[in-house]
Amino acid sequence: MLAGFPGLVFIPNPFTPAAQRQLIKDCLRTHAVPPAKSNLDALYDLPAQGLWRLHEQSQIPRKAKTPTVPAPDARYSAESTSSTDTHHQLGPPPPASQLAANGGAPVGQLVPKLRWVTLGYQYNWSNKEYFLDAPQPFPDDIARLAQTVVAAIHNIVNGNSQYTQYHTTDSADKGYIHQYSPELFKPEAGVINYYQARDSLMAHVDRSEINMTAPLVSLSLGNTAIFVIGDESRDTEPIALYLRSGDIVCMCGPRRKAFHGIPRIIENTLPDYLASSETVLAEDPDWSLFGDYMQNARLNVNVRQVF
Ligand SMILES: O=C(O)CCC(=O)C(=O)O
Ligand SMILES: [Fe+2]
Repeated sequence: MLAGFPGLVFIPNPFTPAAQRQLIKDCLRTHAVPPAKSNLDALYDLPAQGLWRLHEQSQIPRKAKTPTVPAPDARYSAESTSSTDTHHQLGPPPPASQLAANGGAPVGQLVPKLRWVTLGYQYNWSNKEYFLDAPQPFPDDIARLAQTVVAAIHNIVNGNSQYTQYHTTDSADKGYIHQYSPELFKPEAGVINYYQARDSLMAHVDRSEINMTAPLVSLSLGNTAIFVIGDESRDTEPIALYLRSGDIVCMCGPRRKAFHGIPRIIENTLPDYLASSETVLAEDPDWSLFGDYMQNARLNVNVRQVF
């Protein structure tokens, strides 16, 4: 737990490179699939198999060293240009109008536009409420991971030293012991955030969950992010942390209601073991397209209990 920030637990990357690659594959190929909602739903009619599988299929000619010809079904017409999500700040503006004028978007151009996918209880970004009636199943792998993390941090203590400068307005939080019983933790809603280098996420508090005492577990993959987190008040000066690939942050107790955000994803910070290099491909022949995508990307898996 970070001294002076009761409830902020930082776990430096505990994963092997192969485990990180598997998580990234799952986030792109398995979890970003309807009926899970994504930011692209407002603009495009996405295929049942998900964008990534279509991207893989549309790349087969390229691998055979013939000119790139997008598969006939690899094009999408823009349905609407409206989006209610003001939370995420995309680097370049969405090119929906150009793509529509072209008669559709080649799938390879859409993949970097994927910004979020929701898991379990689906989230309505316009009114910041969950759709409580029709949850999707929560993926087992991510659920198990979050549960393991919550079990591992049970009883963790915030050191109460006279030298620590506390970022809390409540003296009761000093020496905070995190005690959310792991058996009570239920991963019910998740967001996978897909960032491109230089993207940001505005400062916010995740307060849509009915249960605000369960810890929130957040996993970083790919390029490094700058993460800032303060207190319940916007006036408290935040601290900034680098979140590198594999790092886990838990926001527990008083920190669950803290303002936090991502001012920047730092370009060219992808670890070598996630690049599309000969060394990695020798170990993981399936990695080529994932490595190309990750060159400029960061994924964040954000797991919450709703009730
Ligand atoms: O990308 C991150 O590390 C944070 C994401 C986040 O705060 C959120 O999805 O609510
Ligand atoms: Fe958040």
